[in-house]
Amino acid sequence: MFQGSSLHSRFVNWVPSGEEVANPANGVLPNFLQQKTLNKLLLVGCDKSGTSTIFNQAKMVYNVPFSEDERQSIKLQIQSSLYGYLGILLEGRERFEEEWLAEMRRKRSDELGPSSNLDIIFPASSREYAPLIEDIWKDKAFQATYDRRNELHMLPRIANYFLDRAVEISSTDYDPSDTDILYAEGITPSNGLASMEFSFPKSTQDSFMDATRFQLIRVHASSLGENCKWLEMFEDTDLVLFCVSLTDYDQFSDNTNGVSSNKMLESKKLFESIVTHPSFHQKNFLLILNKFDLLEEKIKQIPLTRCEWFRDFNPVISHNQSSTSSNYNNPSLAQHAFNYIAVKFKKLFFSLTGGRRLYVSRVTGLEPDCVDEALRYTREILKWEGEKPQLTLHESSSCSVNASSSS
Ligand SMILES: Nc1nc2c(ncn2[C@@H]2O[C@H](COP(=O)(O)OP(=O)(O)OP(=O)(O)O)[C@@H](O)[C@H]2O)c(=O)[nH]1
Ligand SMILES: [Mg+2]
Repeated sequence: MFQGSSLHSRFVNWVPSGEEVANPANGVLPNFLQQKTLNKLLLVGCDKSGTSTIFNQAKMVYNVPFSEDERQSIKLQIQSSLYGYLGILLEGRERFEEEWLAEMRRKRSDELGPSSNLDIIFPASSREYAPLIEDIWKDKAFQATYDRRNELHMLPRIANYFLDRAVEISSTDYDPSDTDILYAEGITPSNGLASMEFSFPKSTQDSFMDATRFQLIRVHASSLGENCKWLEMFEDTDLVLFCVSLTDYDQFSDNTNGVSSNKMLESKKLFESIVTHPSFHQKNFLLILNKFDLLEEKIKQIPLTRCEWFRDFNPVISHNQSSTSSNYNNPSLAQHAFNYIAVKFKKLFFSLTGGRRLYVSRVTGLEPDCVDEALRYTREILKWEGEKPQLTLHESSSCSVNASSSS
């Protein structure tokens, strides 16, 4: 497709040759600026990999405002997640203290209905639930459950952040802050597709490429259909940003057949489907290994070898190293794990594509600088790929991991 021909031609005229030298005096743009249209970045990953967080973070970093509709749907999503967390707590309380619920049912039979089923408690997120939630919240037994919430494994980690402000968030006047938006789970319009345009703010080192517009399209893996057949709609993508949550190695999800499978292996499978998809043949990929902050915590508790793909992870860690500090010469366990996972994907990509290079970026989606760096890296990649013949001159980046550096 565009590879080799059209993509190349987009960047090949960086240094104008004689016939295309512009004359700024008569208002004609140099060819290499005129030619440059929109760089299309496709952001995709398995559920909960963080695509939504990265997408929204990018909006904030590049000052792309949220529309009123977006804000409204984010608000409703946050509220319905909150009710979900409360439902888990109510069920937990039921487990912890059977009688409490019976009493609560008697007292509030009209609101609570016959079970703690959420849809019955909170039939629509548009109603004013703050008073009810305040009541639930004040209850001693509920508070006792809340104190034991770490025992409720269904409750996602992020729930605390929202539950602490349950009454405020359930109010109709609630207006989500930027942090709320980043922390929220599952802010996805029903079709799973979101798109934004941005350009990088000018900085002194930046070249002409700054004039370039980028389009970031986030698509949900689930909306790509069986065998990712709808990927062909994104056939004009310039670079695929494939997002993986680094904490998925010990997570399991039930697929459509009710079979439980490791989420890292699910990500690997999706990656393979996209890389080998006929419309994506020859596309460039940037692997975003997200949630590095959480990996740093998790890997101290749960070995990476929990995932069968990572069975041979066996890093040499120096003994006199504190678990928190690390530097370039003395990488932490999490950094070892990141490198190892990056190389696993690089080798996979290499073998699937007949020897092509996978770019990799280490990201914590909650940190604006991280997302900015990853997206600036996409600009570099497009430039290198466009200038392919001279590639080796430019090829260096703190983000990149060499496939030969470890195994
Ligand atoms: N600590 C931490 N949490 C993250 C990071 N990235 C995402 N999250 C959280 O992980 C959860 C899932 O992220 P989402 O962005 O919703 O992931 P997604 O499922 O790919 O996106 P949607 O399905 O569109 O919502 C949210 O609660 C985020 O706040 C990260 O780098 N660090
Ligand atoms: Mg989500």
